[in-house]
Amino acid sequence: MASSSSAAALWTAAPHPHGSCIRIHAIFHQRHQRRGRRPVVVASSVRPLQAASLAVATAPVAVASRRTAAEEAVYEVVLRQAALVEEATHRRGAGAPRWAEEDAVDWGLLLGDAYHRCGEVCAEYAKTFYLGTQLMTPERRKAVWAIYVWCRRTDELVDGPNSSYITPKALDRWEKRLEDLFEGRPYDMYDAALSDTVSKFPVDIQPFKDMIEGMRLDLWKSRYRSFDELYLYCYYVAGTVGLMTVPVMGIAPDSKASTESVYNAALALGIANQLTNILRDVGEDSRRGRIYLPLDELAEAGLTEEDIFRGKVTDKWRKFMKGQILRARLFFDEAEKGVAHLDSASRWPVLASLWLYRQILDAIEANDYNNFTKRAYVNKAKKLLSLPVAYARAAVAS
Ligand SMILES: CC(C)=CCC/C(C)=C/CC/C(C)=C/CC/C(C)=C/[C@@H]1[C@@H](COP(=O)(O)OP(=O)(O)O)[C@]1(C)CC/C=C(\C)CC/C=C(\C)CCC=C(C)C
Ligand SMILES: [Mn+2]
Repeated sequence: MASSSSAAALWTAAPHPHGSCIRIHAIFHQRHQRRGRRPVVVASSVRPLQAASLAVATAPVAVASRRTAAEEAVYEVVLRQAALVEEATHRRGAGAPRWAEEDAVDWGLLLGDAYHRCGEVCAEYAKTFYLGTQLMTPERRKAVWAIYVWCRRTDELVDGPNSSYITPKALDRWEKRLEDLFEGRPYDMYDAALSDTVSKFPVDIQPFKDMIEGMRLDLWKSRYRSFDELYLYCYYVAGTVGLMTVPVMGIAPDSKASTESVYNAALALGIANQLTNILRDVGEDSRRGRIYLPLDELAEAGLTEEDIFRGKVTDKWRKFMKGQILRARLFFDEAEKGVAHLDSASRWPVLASLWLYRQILDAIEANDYNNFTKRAYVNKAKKLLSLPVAYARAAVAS
């Protein structure tokens, strides 16, 4: 949502080599209310609770039913990515190139520069992610940087300095470029790095296409009628990141968890992060005419769009926010269970980023739910403390 002034650099600094990114649904399971029932099983057939606010406000809701259309659509992608990873692991080896060596472009030294620049961009825009990649193997680290840069550039299309010029056609062109790079025909050096990454790791193109789809939504959609609609949006712009990065970060060889369950946890982390982003930015978004909150849940809480634009913290608002925060925390909890199944070097950065983001929810509470005019943030001391604590926890999990 926010844009960055140095973003233009992502578009201009790159020399052109040719000369010129279920249902976890967290099973959104009211475990605090359904004591004595089976623990959460990721990807079961139980329907996620679409309105966690209900969990706060009302009696237990029976949630066992079929997946919604949004959940089905997302679940398909999870299954597809999990299958790709399993196939790569069992048949070809996770490090084998996707297409025949002779078809691949020989980027030679350029590729080294391309990855290096991706690292610089990641370091500049996302210091914590960057720091987190330092323990990974060089191959994995470079690959996460390349994915990061592609995601950042995609977001900058609709949120950056040139966003007013972005049309659905421009996003179609960006998607064509994505297809090209997946087929070994990168357009610029950042694309070349990602092209190399997807040739080495079993990364499916669908989450990348879906992130572009999320950006398409941002071009015309500024209201979400239900959590189901919002869930799909969060999957598009953030859940996808989990599906893109786990094939690179790797699942622990001794993990007994199913590939699919680890992917569901990764998806949960993206959703949790985006729900947190949304709750933090309610005021900022409303000033841009946007409301990324489920309108039906707002109405159930006795709140209207006008209440959001007015931006007054009332008891109704506090109650509504408590429900939204609870839901985001459930997604974080779901994600946290998956961390232990990642390759050991990847656990620390993921846990650290999870804790840092989750603390934003604590900050919203500390601000007495005033997310209209106060920006919730995690102070530097807390940030710094999270890193060694996450490191110690991740080490214990190995
Ligand atoms: C098993 C398990 C738990 C695995 C973990 C899997 C994993 C690493 C998941 C990553 C989840 C994650 C970091 C999601 C990103 C969510 C996010 C911040 C999305 C942002 C979307 C739109 O935001 P908006 O415009 O509303 O807000 P801004 O004001 O613009 O911030 C994004 C901006 C989309 C673009 C996403 C990125 C640029 C971040 C991509 C990050 C990576 C590829 C690095 C992940 C690596 C590590 C080490 C955690
Ligand atoms: Mn953005």
